[in-house]
Amino acid sequence: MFQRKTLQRRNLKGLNLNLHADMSSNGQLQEKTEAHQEHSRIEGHVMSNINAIKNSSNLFLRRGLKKKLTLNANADEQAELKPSSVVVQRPQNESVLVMSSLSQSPCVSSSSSLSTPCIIDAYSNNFGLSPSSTNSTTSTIQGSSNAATPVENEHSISLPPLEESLSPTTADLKDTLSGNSSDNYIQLQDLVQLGKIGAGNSGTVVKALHVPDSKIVAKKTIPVEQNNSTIINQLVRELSIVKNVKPHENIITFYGAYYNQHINNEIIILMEYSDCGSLDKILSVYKRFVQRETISNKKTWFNELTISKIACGVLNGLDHLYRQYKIIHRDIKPSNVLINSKGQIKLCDFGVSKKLINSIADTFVGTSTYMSPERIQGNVYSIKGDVWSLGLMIIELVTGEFPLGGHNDTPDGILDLLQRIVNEPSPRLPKGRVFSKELTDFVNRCCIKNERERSSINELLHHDLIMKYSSPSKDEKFRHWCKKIKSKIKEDKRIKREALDRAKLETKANRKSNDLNASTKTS
Ligand SMILES: Nc1ncnc2c1ncn2[C@@H]1O[C@H](COP(=O)(O)OP(=O)(O)OP(=O)(O)O)[C@@H](O)[C@H]1O
Repeated sequence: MFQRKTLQRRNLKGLNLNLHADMSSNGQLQEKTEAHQEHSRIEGHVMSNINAIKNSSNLFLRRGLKKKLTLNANADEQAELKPSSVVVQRPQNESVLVMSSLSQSPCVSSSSSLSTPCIIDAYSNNFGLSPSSTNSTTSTIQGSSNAATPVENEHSISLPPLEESLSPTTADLKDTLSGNSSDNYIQLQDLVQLGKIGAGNSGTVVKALHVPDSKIVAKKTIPVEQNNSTIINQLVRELSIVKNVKPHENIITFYGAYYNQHINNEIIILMEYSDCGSLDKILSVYKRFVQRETISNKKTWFNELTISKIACGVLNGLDHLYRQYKIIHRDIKPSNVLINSKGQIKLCDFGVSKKLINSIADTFVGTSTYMSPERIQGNVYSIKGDVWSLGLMIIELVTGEFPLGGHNDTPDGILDLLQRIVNEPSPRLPKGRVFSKELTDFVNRCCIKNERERSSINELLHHDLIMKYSSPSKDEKFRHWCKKIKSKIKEDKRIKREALDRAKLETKANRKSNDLNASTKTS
């Protein structure tokens, strides 16, 4: 029996959401949304079910937010959700082909030609997702346990024609998803895992050595539900687009994707390794140094030159993806921007639907909140949504706090957060600290709520903030910064390891003295 509690949130202009919280007998809080969106542009469009809000909201693990929110997406509820429970409108983007996540979706791509420009629709709705797939996975993350052992007997997945459905039994046919050229082709059995890099909502990333050419690669493992051919099929389709993205200075190079249902039931994606890691990682290392009081919190690592270079790299990467492949990233955030010690900024995690990943990872706490107001409202979204996210990311880097939830002002759940993005004034750099007029103006132009007034990628690439630091000597300075960051990351690792060793020794010593006391007492 469920005990139902209806939470009326603030009446959200443009969102108008009612939250129902179901309290199961075992105490687990499940929140079910019935959302009604009234917006002039989407009026009359009945597009989605409960998963749409889940996916459109891009709900991710965000460590700071404590409340575990599990949207209830079981079969009964799916049946119960009527078209009037509309949340998000699929954008009608006439000039681009939308690569839908599901074959039943209204926006299925009609062509399998990989040269056809297509948008990988990271937020397509969830029509057709079977209840089992939406409920899939209690996301046990696998992949890093076999450190230092080569992975054996895994096969690449075959890429089916788009019209054809890929059943898991045919999924382990030999390969076409293997990178851009034959030199990129990496056999999994030639990899030796070196250690875990990080874990996200969808899976785990480890560092691995490709023995034949001594190359370090990043290996991402995404567990998938057994026999879920829909999900696997879709991932294959999306990865087939990603694999065609040619190497670019600001894009992480894709080396291949693999799947073997008989062994681990996981999809493995191999990509270029970035030795300074992602911006969120660098920010956490910085915060740890501040905590240890070895550096002052008044002196951010992300100075104006660094921000200019990061912004320039992100904008160039976005521009390339869109111009060449009509891919909109849709998930610009610190963990998807990587840096290497050569001073290169690289975008990762584009092209595979977050919707799909969320359906795999099913539970989430907190939110990814870099989503633009027009996306939340279900309006037509464009590449300018990524510009908004870039603005938020810059504020977070220079202040160390997420702009819509830091400073002890954590949103009261996802809906509160969404309404803040839609209804509250645009995020700004905080007053009371001195930021240059170029940086301030750049952020302000990214964070304009009306998408039409927001600056375009091209305008921002010519902004004073970018031009100010575009000389070769500034590039050199940035390379120097990256090298310094790399050494700081190493130092942080060493400090953490030493602290761990000390703690282990202390525990051992305590145990010994306890044993000694016990034996003295008994004797
Ligand atoms: N190619 C790479 N080189 C170096 N580090 C990487 C690479 N790819 C990912 N990482 C690191 O691994 C971490 C986990 O990445 P992953 O893509 O699984 O999740 P995420 O981006 O943090 O979160 P989410 O799954 O919610 O998008 C990242 O935060 C990043 O620090």
